[in-house]
Amino acid sequence: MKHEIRYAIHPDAVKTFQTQQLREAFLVENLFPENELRVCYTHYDRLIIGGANPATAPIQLTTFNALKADFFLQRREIGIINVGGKGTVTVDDMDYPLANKEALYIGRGTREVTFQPGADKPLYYFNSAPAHTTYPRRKVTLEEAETVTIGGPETSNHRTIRKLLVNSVLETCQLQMGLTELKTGSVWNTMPPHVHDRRMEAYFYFDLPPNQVVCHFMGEPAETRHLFVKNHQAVISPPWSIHSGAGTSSYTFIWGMAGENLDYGDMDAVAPGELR
Ligand SMILES: O=C(O)C(=O)C[C@H](O)C(=O)CO
Ligand SMILES: [Zn+2]
Repeated sequence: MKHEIRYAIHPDAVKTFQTQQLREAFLVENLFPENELRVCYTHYDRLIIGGANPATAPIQLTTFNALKADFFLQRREIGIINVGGKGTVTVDDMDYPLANKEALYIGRGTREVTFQPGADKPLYYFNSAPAHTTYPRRKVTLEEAETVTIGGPETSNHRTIRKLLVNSVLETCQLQMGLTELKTGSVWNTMPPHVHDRRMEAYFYFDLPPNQVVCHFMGEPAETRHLFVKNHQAVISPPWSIHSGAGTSSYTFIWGMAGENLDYGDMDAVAPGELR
């Protein structure tokens, strides 16, 4: 397994960043090398962003030195979403089949988690956050998600938000995860944008055709920056930052949050005219 650490950065420092510094601080690449666990440990609410691509052999969710834990989930919860073909995650000898875009929540204290390979080439994306207690493990399908469709074709932001691991669906300590699908012809996610100083967020872009990109906007609303993001890359969004994107095609992305509360709707909206 390979892990990297990303430290939290003050918004004033980000104002001085050049492109490469911005990418090194906030863009997460190479989440799916074959047969290897990849983990990015952020100091924003200590959210972990990770990926597993068990192309030919199972991959175990192993602990790493920075956690100083006997096993990965000793003090953590995790949400896993399959962004590839049909797969299976084995948890303490129980198999959980996961189809594309299905999610699995696993609570604190679970010792063994294994990402299984499959003929349909599953790809497992995950977020993990520190947890104060153990909530029951649960698989969540797209039908079980809380689903809303917002925006419209006239503003190029018509999209369906599927809230998979949120507290209207199941109990979690601080993790919230879901995915948002852009309707054909719409390119803007999270526009109008928002901030939520109580929680950080991570966006993971997928179903983006080869050679297409999403321009992800970040920064304080009056001091924005952008990152060009490819398929299967993630962006760390600090609590003070907007997180919004416009694609050169339609795409899907997973959002995951951790922080002060579990109130998905308490974001502070920013009108497009306030952005700079
Ligand atoms: O398209 C959107 O709007 C989103 O998906 C918003 C995210 O869910 C989010 O930022 C939640 O805070
Ligand atoms: Zn948000």
